Amino acid sequence: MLEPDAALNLVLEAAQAARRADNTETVAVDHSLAGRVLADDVCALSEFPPSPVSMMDGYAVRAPPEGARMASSDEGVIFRVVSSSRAGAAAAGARTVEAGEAAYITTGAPLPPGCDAVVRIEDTLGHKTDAAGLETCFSVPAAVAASIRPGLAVRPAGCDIQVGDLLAAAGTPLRPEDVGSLAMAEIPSVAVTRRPVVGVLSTGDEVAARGAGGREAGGGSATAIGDANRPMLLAAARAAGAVALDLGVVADSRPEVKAALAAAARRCDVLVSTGGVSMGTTTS
Ligand SMILES: Nc1nc2c(c(=O)[nH]1)N[C@H]1C(S)=C(S)[C@@H](COP(=O)(O)OP(=O)(O)OC[C@H]3O[C@@H](n4cnc5c(N)ncnc54)[C@H](O)[C@@H]3O)O[C@H]1N2
Ligand code: MOO
Repeated sequence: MLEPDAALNLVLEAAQAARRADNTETVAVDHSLAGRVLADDVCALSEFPPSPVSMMDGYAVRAPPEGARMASSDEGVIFRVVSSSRAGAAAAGARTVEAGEAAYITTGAPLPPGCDAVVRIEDTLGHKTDAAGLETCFSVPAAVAASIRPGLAVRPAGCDIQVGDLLAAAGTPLRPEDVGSLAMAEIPSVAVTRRPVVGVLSTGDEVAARGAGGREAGGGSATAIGDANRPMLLAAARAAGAVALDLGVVADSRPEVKAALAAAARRCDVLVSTGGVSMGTTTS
C-alpha cells in the first residue's frame, strides 16, 4: 500500500511526463483569465500612465523655481487660462504653458506641455470670463501659490507600471488583480496552459442501479445508493481549474470497466475512478 504523499508524487510525475507539446493556448485578456495559469512571465512593454496625469480637477501650472515668489496683489496670485486638458479628450490649444499661465485640467487628464503641477479648483478664487463665457483668468491666495511645487497633485509617467515590470508570473493561477495589471498595461492576449480535462468515473453495481436509470429507476431498490463521489470530484476538478468530464457510472463488470477506462483515456488528461478498489470478489 502506498502512503498518500508517495501516491500523489507518482500522479504528479506522470502528469509532468504526459505534458503535451500543444500544452498552451492564447487567451484574450478579460475575465475568462481568472484562475488560468500563465505559460510565461508577462512583462510590461510600455509604461503607465504614459505621460504625467492630474490627480485633481483644477489647473495645471508651471511650478516657480525654488525660492522664487510669484507676483501677488490684493487678489492673490493671478494665472491666465490659456488651454484645457480633459480626460479622454484631445488636448485643446496644447501650446506650452508659460509661467503665470494655467490650463484647466480634469482628474486623470494628461498635463499639457510646460506644466508640472496642479492646483485644485477649490484652492482657487476670483475666476473671470470673457464675453463668450470662456474663462480668462483666476487667482489663488499667496499661501496656495507658495505651496506649488513640481509634482503637486500629479501622477508621474510610469508611476504605476514601468517598462519591463513583471505584471504576472508564469505558473501561478491568475488573480483578478493580475487581470487588471495586464489590462492596464494593454496586453491584448497571453499564453496560458491548457486546462486539463479531468474525467470522473464511478463504479459499483449499487451506484449503477440508481445512477443508470436515474433516481426513480433505482429508487425502488433497497440496495441502490446515490452517487456522491462523482459530483464531488467533478466539482473539485472544476474548482481546481480543470475541465470536468462526467463519465457516469459503470457496474462491477470487468469487461465493462475495462471498456469504460479505455474510452475515457482517449478523452481525458487525467482519469479519476472511484469504487472497486478493495479485496472483495467484485473488486479488481
Ligand atoms: N479638485 C479636486 N479634484 C479631485 C478631488 C478633490 O477632492 N478635489 N478628489 C480626487 C479623488 S479622491 C477622486 S477618487 C477623483 C474622482 O474623480 P473622477 O470620478 O472624475 O475619477 P475617475 O473617473 O474615477 O478617474 C480617476 C482615474 O482613474 C482612471 N480610470 C477611470 N476609470 C477607469 C477604468 N475603467 N480603467 C482604468 N482607469 C480608469 C481615470 O482615467 C483617472 O486617471 O477625483 C479626484 N479629483
Ligand atoms: O475619493 Mo478618492 O476614491 O479618495 O481616491
